[in-house]
Amino acid sequence: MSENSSEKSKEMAGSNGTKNNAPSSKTIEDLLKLLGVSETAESEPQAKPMKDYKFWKTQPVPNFDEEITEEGPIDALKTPADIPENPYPLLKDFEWVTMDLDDADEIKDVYELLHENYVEDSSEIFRFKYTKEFFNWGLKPPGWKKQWHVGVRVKETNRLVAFIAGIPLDLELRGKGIRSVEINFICVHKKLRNKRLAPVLIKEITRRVNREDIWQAFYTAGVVLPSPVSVCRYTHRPLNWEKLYDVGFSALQPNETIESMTKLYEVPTKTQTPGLRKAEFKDLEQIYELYDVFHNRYEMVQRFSKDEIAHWLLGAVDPEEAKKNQQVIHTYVVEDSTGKITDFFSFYLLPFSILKNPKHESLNVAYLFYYASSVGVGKSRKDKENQSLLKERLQQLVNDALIICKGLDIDVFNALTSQDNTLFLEDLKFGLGDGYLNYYLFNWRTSQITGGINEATKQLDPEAGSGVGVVML
Ligand SMILES: CCCCCCCCCCCCCC(=O)SCCNC(=O)CCNC(=O)[C@H](O)C(C)(C)COP(=O)(O)OP(=O)(O)OC[C@H]1O[C@@H](n2cnc3c(N)ncnc32)[C@H](O)[C@@H]1OP(=O)(O)O
Repeated sequence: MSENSSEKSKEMAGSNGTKNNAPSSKTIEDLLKLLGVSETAESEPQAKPMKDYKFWKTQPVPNFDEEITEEGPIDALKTPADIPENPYPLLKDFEWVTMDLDDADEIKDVYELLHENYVEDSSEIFRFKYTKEFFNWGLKPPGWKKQWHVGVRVKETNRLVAFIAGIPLDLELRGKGIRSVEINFICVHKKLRNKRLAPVLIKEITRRVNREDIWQAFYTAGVVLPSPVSVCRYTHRPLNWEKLYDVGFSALQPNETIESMTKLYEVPTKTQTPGLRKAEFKDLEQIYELYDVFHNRYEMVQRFSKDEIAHWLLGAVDPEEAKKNQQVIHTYVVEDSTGKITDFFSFYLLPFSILKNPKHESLNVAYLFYYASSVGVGKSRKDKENQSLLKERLQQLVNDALIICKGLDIDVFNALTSQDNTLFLEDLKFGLGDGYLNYYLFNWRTSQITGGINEATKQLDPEAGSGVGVVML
């Protein structure tokens, strides 16, 4: 992976920042750190002065140094009638299109654009390997709107050269519900970069969302924009260390061998939590309730309807369709002897294509998604006694997730420092990656939310934990 994946907008699988051939500057930095002589914290993408954000300084987002005295919208109140009916003008060779993700050819166009042009490491070796099922799941949740899947095509050739997507989101911020959209997958073809097309895409999707009487949005990015409401860090748990080494994702330190590293990351073959099994539709009601009460512990959460829980955790509202999407989203529940669901966890799979490697064509990657445990219900993150019980429980559950993933031939399991993840990351041998994820709100002012890392050192901060309960793809 790249030496410094913080240059990318969103980290793919992240990396420990080192290659497996000659020692890179990062390896040397790691060594210095091991020797305790490095004075620098991990590099984090830096902000520009506000005046240099030519586009963002015109948008309803807070300044970096703004003192937040009152939470709420930034823009003056408007109604859909105030918003233009027609799309923003584009250069004459291009046209706006609404992508029809029910149409296999259109999904293929989005797939190809993102595969060739979405987040990529600087060595151009890894690419996200999207599938029809991934888009079905990630871009068509209940209430999805076709007009929020926005494309730009070249008029003459019909080639898709840019894309941005919005999906509905009921955000809750410190107990206050905010009807929003989640914006993701902005992508401009490599040949059209730095031509200010991204701001036009953002303005067009804003227009389309505003026409539906929605005025707030939630989004994440690796780049620093005005102004993050929280910052989390990526972490990685190798499951197939040798393969990660072969493809240049992990490096071998001088005192290690392939055997010692493989052994270090070994996991048991059988899950260890009694009553653990794959989630089924009959569990829907209980998962829905458990999710809802557990998530009261975070400052920023996504509130789900029952259909949304079915979609996001079981794969789809319709059980037949869900079966197909269950290649992507995997959810497990713990059922006690009385039939009560006491816990659940989920992860989704998004593999990479590996280019230019004689041994491997793809890397199988899992991402931790939502979880909940009755251990943390009705308790605050400040309750130390309960946190230590939750720590024990989550360690066991996520360890089982690792075991299941190993059985699914997953090579690396990724998690952010959001949710209560700082309670188990270190003990379960997740390594800190070199990528950060910034969380943003559009047209909403609010004070900062902890992201599970110490602001100065960027190391895990289990004491403060994270108030971010939302997980984005
Ligand atoms: C109420 C409803 C509201 C809905 C909208 C809510 C807001 C949603 C916001 C979108 C959330 C998306 C969440 C995700 O999907 S994050 C994933 C981002 N995608 C990728 O990394 C894919 C690979 N990269 C690309 O395709 C391009 O580099 C992109 C498209 C990212 C920029 O294209 P390009 O490189 O050709 O640049 P430009 O000349 O056109 O434009 C330059 C301007 O764009 C600002 N920029 C750069 N990167 C991002 C970024 N990731 N979010 C927001 N703004 C970004 C940049 O600061 C500059 O503005 P300013 O510095 O002058 O001010």
